[in-house]
Amino acid sequence: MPAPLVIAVPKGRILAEALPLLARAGVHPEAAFGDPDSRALRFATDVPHIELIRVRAFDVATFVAHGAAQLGIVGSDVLAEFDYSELYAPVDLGIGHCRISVAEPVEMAASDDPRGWSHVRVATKYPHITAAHFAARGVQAECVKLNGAMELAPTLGLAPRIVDLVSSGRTLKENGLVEVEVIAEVTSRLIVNRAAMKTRAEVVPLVEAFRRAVAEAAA
Ligand SMILES: Nc1ncnc2c1ncn2[C@@H]1O[C@H](COP(=O)(O)OP(=O)(O)OP(=O)(O)O)[C@@H](O)[C@H]1O
Ligand SMILES: O=P(O)(O)OC[C@H]1O[C@H](OP(=O)(O)OP(=O)(O)O)[C@H](O)[C@@H]1O
Repeated sequence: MPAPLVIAVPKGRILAEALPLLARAGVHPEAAFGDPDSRALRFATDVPHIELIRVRAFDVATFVAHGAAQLGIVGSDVLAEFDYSELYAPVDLGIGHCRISVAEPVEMAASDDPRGWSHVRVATKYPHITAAHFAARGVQAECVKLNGAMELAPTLGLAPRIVDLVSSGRTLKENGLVEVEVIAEVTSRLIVNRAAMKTRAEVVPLVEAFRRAVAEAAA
């Protein structure tokens, strides 16, 4: 019996949008997958050789890059932050739309000119994206790494600016912040372990099934 093909899916907000795409691609997880009381992390599907694992968004890339899972669904923000060479991202799934941006307090923005920055101190979950963005503009960035609630940093004096994901802009607004620069647009991608793509014959048909599912969803 060959080892199952493992697809890593994030347990956060992308999951709700990813499930219909998985279904269109012909993969339906067992009932426990949708049960909030279940503590299981690994789930069978109605396709005999395909299993799903439910992990944190940032860990999807790690599982797939190391070949512990062969495929995964992850935001392009996470891909850009890690830049794993072992990952191939063949399909833009068209879900999880947001952007990664620089934000600062409204009062600060009123008299601030981003073109004049030479050094910035930034609270973020994305230190590599932040450093690369500012380095490309010749600005030195000092990052304070947080795992969430970046919006608290400016008012509490941790860092005057943040780099975080923005969608509706509601989180920034409710915390007295305003977006001053967009670094990149973000969507979720299907990712594949490069070695698995070559050695597991089931991978390419599954990638094609996802490609069709995205086209159908967009039609
Ligand atoms: N407001 C948003 N709108 C749309 N997509 C988002 C938004 N926030 C995050 N995302 C996308 O969803 C992914 C997972 O974000 P989510 O907030 O579910 O994870 P998290 O709670 O930060 O992660 P963790 O599981 O580590 O706590 C992000 O990497 C991004 O691609
Ligand atoms: O512009 P908005 O529509 O308000 O969305 C932006 C918020 O969404 C994400 O957080 P999430 O809700 O996933 O919480 P977390 O980062 O604390 O997990 C992101 O980190 C922002 O805080």
